[in-house]
Amino acid sequence: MLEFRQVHKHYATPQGALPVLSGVTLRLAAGESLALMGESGCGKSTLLHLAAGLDVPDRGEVVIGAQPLSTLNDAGRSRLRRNTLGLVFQQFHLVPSLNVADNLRLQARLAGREDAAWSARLVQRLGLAGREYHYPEQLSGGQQQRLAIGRALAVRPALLLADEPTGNLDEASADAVLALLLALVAESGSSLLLVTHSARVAAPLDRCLTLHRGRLLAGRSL
Ligand SMILES: Nc1ncnc2c1ncn2[C@@H]1O[C@H](COP(=O)(O)OP(=O)(O)OP(=O)(O)O)[C@@H](O)[C@H]1O
Repeated sequence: MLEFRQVHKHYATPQGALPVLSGVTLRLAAGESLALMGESGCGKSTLLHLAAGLDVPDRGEVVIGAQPLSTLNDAGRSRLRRNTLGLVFQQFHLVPSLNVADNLRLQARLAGREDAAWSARLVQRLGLAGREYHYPEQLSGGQQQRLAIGRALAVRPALLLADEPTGNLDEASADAVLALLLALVAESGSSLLLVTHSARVAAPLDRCLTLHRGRLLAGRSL
């Protein structure tokens, strides 16, 4: 579902080139879940942005499904993101002027892929039934993140990319939100790439890799 082939990425800084990814190779199968760990600043978000086609590698190839991203222009990458990917971040990125129901529909509408039955099921599963006409500011942090997860899964994306999705929540809310995320990912048949600092968050996923000095190592520890 997702493949990185010898991906290299650096940033230009006033102090010179900062290498971040130095030949990253990765395969994520359909329906598989993978945790990506590593110390702060090692390049986890950079890798996730490349997977989402929000940035492009210096060298190497990122492939989603059977589509090498280098063959797409900006518009093509946006289309692929809308139709194939769900994105969840630590900041919920909900639209404050839209109510729960409209936030939930947003991505599916943009993709032209609304599924009323799945949306209704999502509202129930997210524990937001009866809250459809509330606005994000009227929800707790955990409820807002559940809504952000629901919005990302409304199109049943082939691949969900999550960057510290429980990083802003207390431990009890984080556990509940993670359990819900994993259950919904399984229900929608999506693959999952999840960035986390927390071994506790990584534990229930199928596999874990650690990014260290620009390369991926198997397992949770260095
Ligand atoms: N646009 C940029 N320009 C220059 N340097 C950048 C840029 N974006 C990120 N970096 C640097 O690249 C390195 C990797 O950043 P990245 O955000 O991918 O790390 P991370 O592992 O996600 O960190 P954290 O766990 O703290 O969120 C860091 O040293 C960061 O300072």
